[in-house]
Amino acid sequence: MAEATPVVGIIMGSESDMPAMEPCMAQLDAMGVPYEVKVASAHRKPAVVHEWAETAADRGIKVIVAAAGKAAHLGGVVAAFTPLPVIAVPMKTSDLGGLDSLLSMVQMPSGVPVACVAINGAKNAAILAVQMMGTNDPAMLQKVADLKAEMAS
Ligand SMILES: Nc1c(C(=O)O)ncn1[C@@H]1O[C@H](COP(=O)(O)O)[C@@H](O)[C@H]1O
Repeated sequence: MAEATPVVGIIMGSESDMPAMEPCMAQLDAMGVPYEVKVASAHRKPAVVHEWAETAADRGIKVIVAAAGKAAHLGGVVAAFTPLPVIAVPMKTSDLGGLDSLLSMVQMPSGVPVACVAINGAKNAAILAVQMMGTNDPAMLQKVADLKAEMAS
C-alpha cells in the first residue's frame, strides 16, 4: 500500500533536538496523521531550509512544526518562505533553560506570525497542528474530539 502523503512538516535545527521532538511524532502517529521530518538549520544550511519551506505547500504539507533551541530563528525563517502556518517548539537549553529559544521564537515582527507552544511542548505542537487542519477537515477535527474524549474518560 502506498504511504499517505505527509500533511505535517516537522523541521528541527539539529539532530540533537530529536529526543525532545519524539513526543510530537508519537502524537501524530497515535492520531494517524502522516508527517515528514527534516533536520536543517537556518543558520548552518540556509539554502536547504529555504528550499524545504518554499516547496512545502506544493508537497501537500498543511502545517509546519519547527523546533529549535538557543537563538531559535528557524521557525521565523521558515515562516518567511511559506504561506503555511508555522508552530514553533522552543527547545530546552542547558545555559538558559529554553527561555532563550522561547523568546527568539515568540517575538516575531508584525506581519510574520509564528504560533509558539511551551518549552519542549512537542506533543502540544502535534495536537495544535491537527486542530488547525480540523478547521476545514472534519476527519482531522474528529481526531481531536476523540483525543479530548479519551482524556476526559
Ligand atoms: N536555533 C538553531 C538553528 C536555527 O534557528 O536555524 N539551527 C540550529 N539551532 C539550534 O542549536 C541548538 C544546538 O545545536 P547543536 O546540538 O547541533 O550544536 C539546537 O537546539 C538547534 O535547534
